[in-house]
Amino acid sequence: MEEEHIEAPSYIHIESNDFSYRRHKRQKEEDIVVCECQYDILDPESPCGDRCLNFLTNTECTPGYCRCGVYCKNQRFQKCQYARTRLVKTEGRGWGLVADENIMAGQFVIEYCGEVISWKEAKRRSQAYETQGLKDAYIIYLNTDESIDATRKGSIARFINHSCQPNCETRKWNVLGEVRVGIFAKQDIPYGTELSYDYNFEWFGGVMVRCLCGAASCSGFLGAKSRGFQEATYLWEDDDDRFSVENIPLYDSADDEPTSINKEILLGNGGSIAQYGNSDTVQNTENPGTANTNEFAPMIVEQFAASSNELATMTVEPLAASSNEFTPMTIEPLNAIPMVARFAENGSTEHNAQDSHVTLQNSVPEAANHQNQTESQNKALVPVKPIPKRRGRKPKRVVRKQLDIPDICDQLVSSVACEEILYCEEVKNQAASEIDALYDEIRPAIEEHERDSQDSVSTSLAEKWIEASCCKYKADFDLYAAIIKNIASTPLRSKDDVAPKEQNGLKYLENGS
Ligand SMILES: C[S@@+](CC[C@H](N)C(=O)[O-])C[C@H]1O[C@@H](n2cnc3c(N)ncnc32)[C@H](O)[C@@H]1O
Repeated sequence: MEEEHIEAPSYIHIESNDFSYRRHKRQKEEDIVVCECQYDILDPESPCGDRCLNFLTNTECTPGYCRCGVYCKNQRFQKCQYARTRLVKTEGRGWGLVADENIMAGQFVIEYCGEVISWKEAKRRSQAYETQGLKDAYIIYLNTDESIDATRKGSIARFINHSCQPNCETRKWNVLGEVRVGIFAKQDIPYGTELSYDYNFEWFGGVMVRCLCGAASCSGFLGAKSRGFQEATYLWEDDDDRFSVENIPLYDSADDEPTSINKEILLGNGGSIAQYGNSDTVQNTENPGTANTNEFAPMIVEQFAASSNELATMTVEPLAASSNEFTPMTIEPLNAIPMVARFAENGSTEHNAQDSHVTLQNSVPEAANHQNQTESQNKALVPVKPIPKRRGRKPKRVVRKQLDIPDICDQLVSSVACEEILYCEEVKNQAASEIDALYDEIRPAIEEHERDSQDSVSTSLAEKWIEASCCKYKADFDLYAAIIKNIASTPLRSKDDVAPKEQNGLKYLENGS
């Protein structure tokens, strides 16, 4: 980091937020909370230190109401009690702010001031700035509805750079009825150290910037966890290049030209984008030569008696979702009739770990051995775009494979068996829609919670989310259990009854040993 006397960037310096988009709130008298503190000359902690009830709830005391009067220490935003900092030119990351004194852990460093604008306006401005060629982004998140834009007007906090392993953090404080964002030291920061915080969710769909923080845990991009970033980057639709990350302009903050995306960085350490071969067979480049079995292998369900005398009988418990209609049953061994269940490709919304088909696949004995069984089986799969592994984020929406339920039912003789599977599929779809709807409702709260490490997800929402997740897991499980049970325990159509279907000239269903 070099300290140069280069012309400072131009912006309008302000020491408190600018409200042009809406009026500044006026604190009502009934909303003023008065703490219990009383100034005691012998106790330096007495005037509104860390035992002050207002301080403990991230609320500043209101002048004229606090009994400690001028001694009140809980008016740091109002009195601009900042740490000493100075501006420097960094290598590759533009301007940055360094500590111009030793800063203690927990200390208020500076307020992030700018124009208070709506979230929608933030998104609009962010895109406009990109169009204008502004590559440095200064918009940060204030709450679920509003943001602070320090692009044109701001405090010196606008120069604090991002780090994936930062020495500062943002915290929200209630000051005279308004929420304000402060930068606080997470640890002791020695004189001369560059200040940084994690931009976390601060990305509104504008320019993507490669992170140069140098931390071992670097997530590769600025704002990689943001709502805007995830919406813009993680939509994967087959055959639609608009949604391909390759087409998103990417800036290195060191240079001005957008470059094509660096796939290695996108994937983080150890990850790599799978290569498409001529046959569209997906290869796992971490272990060249092996198929990426978790994501692309067919699910193979064998009759239980196919290769083992030990599995002579098996009791399947009734499915709770449909327990009134389907009674428990004992499965008798049948002749071996290997069956490859075909996956159809379908876009679906995915939250957290809902890959129960993968779990199931891994739990089916012999399944792994069959995954590369024949080329024709591999080719029976519709090729899908690989989902790159990226650290520290969960994909919102990905293209994934689904079982082709009507196809499975086609193979079953018993109409009761089909009904059970179709019923379970319907329950599963309902559970999926419910969790999708709920996710949109809960997402702002989750983001606020994750961003500020504050407890802003309401208990009732969290409970609803947990309940919906459990329903979804259960519905997934019930569907797969119903498929296994019915394939294993009810007769399948004979080879002669089923005209072999072909796809790409290849059979995907083979009956008979
Ligand atoms: C809030 S500004 C920080 C001050 C900025 N460096 C400047 O010169 O005005 C955020 C911008 O700084 C750059 N930046 C901040 N942290 C960075 C990092 N870790 N790696 C690369 N660029 C960074 C990016 O261009 C980002 O959009």
